[in-house]
Amino acid sequence: MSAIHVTGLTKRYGDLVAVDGVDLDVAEGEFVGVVGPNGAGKTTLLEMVEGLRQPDAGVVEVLGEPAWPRNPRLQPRIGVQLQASSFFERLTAREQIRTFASLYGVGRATADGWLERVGLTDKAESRVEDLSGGQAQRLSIACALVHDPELVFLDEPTAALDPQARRNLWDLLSSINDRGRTVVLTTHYMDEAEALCDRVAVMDNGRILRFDTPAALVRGLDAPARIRVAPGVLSLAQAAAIPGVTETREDGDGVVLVTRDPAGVVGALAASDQLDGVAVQTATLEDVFLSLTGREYRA
Ligand SMILES: Nc1ncnc2c1ncn2[C@@H]1O[C@H](COP(=O)(O)OP(=O)(O)OP(=O)(O)O)[C@@H](O)[C@H]1O
Repeated sequence: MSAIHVTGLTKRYGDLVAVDGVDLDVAEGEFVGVVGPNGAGKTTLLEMVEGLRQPDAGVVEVLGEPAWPRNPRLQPRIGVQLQASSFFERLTAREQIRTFASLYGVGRATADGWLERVGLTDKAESRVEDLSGGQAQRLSIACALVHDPELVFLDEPTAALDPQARRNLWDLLSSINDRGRTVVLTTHYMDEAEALCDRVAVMDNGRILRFDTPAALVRGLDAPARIRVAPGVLSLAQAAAIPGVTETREDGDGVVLVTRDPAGVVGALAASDQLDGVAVQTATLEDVFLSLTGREYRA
């Protein structure tokens, strides 16, 4: 069974087609990322899949059930990260998560355990409105996960987190996924999508342009590798003479050799004892994003 099965999903706001005939299948246990520039339609797509927004056309099935009209059988089986503004007001962090837990018949000890897992035990007595942006975000993620849902939706879960908290959340999400839970997230960080996701959907103008593994997306780009050699090791003329090198340039950090045969070029450098400070850079998901959408990622 698919965790998510979407066909022809469409949402219009007046003349604007925010989601434009999207088909999407996510298998149970997959970790899927949705990336795309601001306004691409990611949130609108996710909200329809979550059963929070009515589609204008198309079908959404989640865990084998129709998602719209809002389906109460699905509520306990999915977890949705709410915006921090949707917290119950004036509760402490501990009261907040215990309240969420009780809605699903989950006990206090489990709720408190989730505060610990997102590193908020020392903020348990703080009111939610007194939490920092990153702390509130971690609390909202804990609230989405407290009932151990089969399928979790997270909308830019690491946007306000410092690097350490971001890594911790990556570990947490990976561990949930390792236990068979399906995870779907939107992100503006290509390194995050590359590190976490089995498959990544690149979205723009309401459409999914590509949906594949990060490695396949990068392969599909067919971009040459860039090999950087430390300053003073190699002249531009020597670099250009190496078989397989199609382009050369020099800057303060050395000489860059562009090639579609990185193994051959590195071999040639090794043979002439010029491997000093060599770094091979292949294309990344960032390059895929740029090539597909024509835009650099700006969070
Ligand atoms: N309630 C609404 N009414 C009118 N237009 C809307 C509404 N919600 C979203 N839109 C428009 O639909 C388009 C898609 O918005 P959406 O929030 O889904 O994009 P997104 O990919 O999540 O963007 P971001 O990366 O900025 O979060 C945008 O052009 C947005 O302005």
